[in-house]
Amino acid sequence: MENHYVPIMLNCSGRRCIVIGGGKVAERKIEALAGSGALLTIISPEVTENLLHMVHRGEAEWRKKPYLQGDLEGAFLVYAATDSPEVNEQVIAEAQQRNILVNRADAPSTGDFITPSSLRRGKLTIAVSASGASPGFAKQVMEQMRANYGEEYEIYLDFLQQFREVIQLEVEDRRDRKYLLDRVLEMDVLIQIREKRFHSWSQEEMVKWITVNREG
Ligand SMILES: C[C@@]1(CC(=O)O)C2=NC(=C\c3[nH]c(c(CCC(=O)O)c3CC(=O)O)Cc3[nH]c(c(CC(=O)O)c3CCC(=O)O)/C=C3\N/C(=C\2)[C@@H](CCC(=O)O)[C@]3(C)CC(=O)O)/[C@H]1CCC(=O)O
Ligand SMILES: NC(=O)c1ccc[n+]([C@@H]2O[C@H](COP(=O)([O-])OP(=O)(O)OC[C@H]3O[C@@H](n4cnc5c(N)ncnc54)[C@H](O)[C@@H]3O)[C@@H](O)[C@H]2O)c1
Repeated sequence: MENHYVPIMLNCSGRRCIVIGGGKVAERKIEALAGSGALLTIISPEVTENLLHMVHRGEAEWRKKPYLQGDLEGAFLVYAATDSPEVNEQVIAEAQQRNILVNRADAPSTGDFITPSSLRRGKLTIAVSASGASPGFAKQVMEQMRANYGEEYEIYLDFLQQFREVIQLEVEDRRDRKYLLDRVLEMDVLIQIREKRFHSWSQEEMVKWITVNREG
């Protein structure tokens, strides 16, 4: 059987992520990192207009120069996204020598990871990968996700998180906890949010709900 890629969710907060290249592909990689708390560096003689806006807003640092060996020092994650296979090859070699995880845009299987299509709704992240077989198809699947998972999920996930925290605080027994958490997922909160009749719950309301549903 062919080896498969392993999905993980990376904590990039406070970690240096470097993108080599400043074209359309580099822009997609940077956009996926934006908002993660990563310290972003772009190394490229030129960047797209959107990347330039991000640099002006202070969201990324731009080193206006071609890649040179040594540029990856201190990086947590690296993307080789230039239009030069030779340069991308050098980036891969330095990253591997330094044990830094690296993505290669033009010859993906020689890198350590590939980038899935992704969608965020607050704390909900949906990522779709076709293992490089067809990036266009991954994007197509994501369009279906986009249509099915609207903005309401941001509020919903916040509600679920708050409720779960209260249950963890109030309920000792693991089986009781699991029972209550399953009941929370059966509530019609999503519908209420969609119909704009959802009101956020206070801790007292949640504790009261726990008491009632525990007995039932
Ligand atoms: C998901 C997405 C995220 C992102 O880019 O960050 C992404 N590609 C997207 C779009 C897209 N890319 C390409 C087309 C044109 C149609 C086509 O060629 O199919 C379209 C469609 C379009 O633009 O509409 C061309 C292309 N892509 C790769 C190669 C090189 C090769 O295959 O060897 C070539 C040929 C270059 C050439 O012609 O030389 C390689 C990769 N592209 C990946 C990711 C990784 C695997 C994803 C997975 O399956 O998990 C992987 C393996 C490596 C990586 O980049 O990490 C993003 C959608 C974002 C969204 O959802 O909107
Ligand atoms: N992974 C994907 O989704 C995907 C999609 C399309 C293309 N590709 C591949 O990715 C490559 C890049 O695509 P693109 O559309 O962003 O190209 P592009 O031409 O828009 O951008 C290339 C960028 O690389 C920079 N660059 C060139 N030499 C450099 C150097 N020595 N050091 C640092 N930066 C340098 C350029 O300034 C430019 O910003 C393509 O050649 C193609 O092989 C990958």
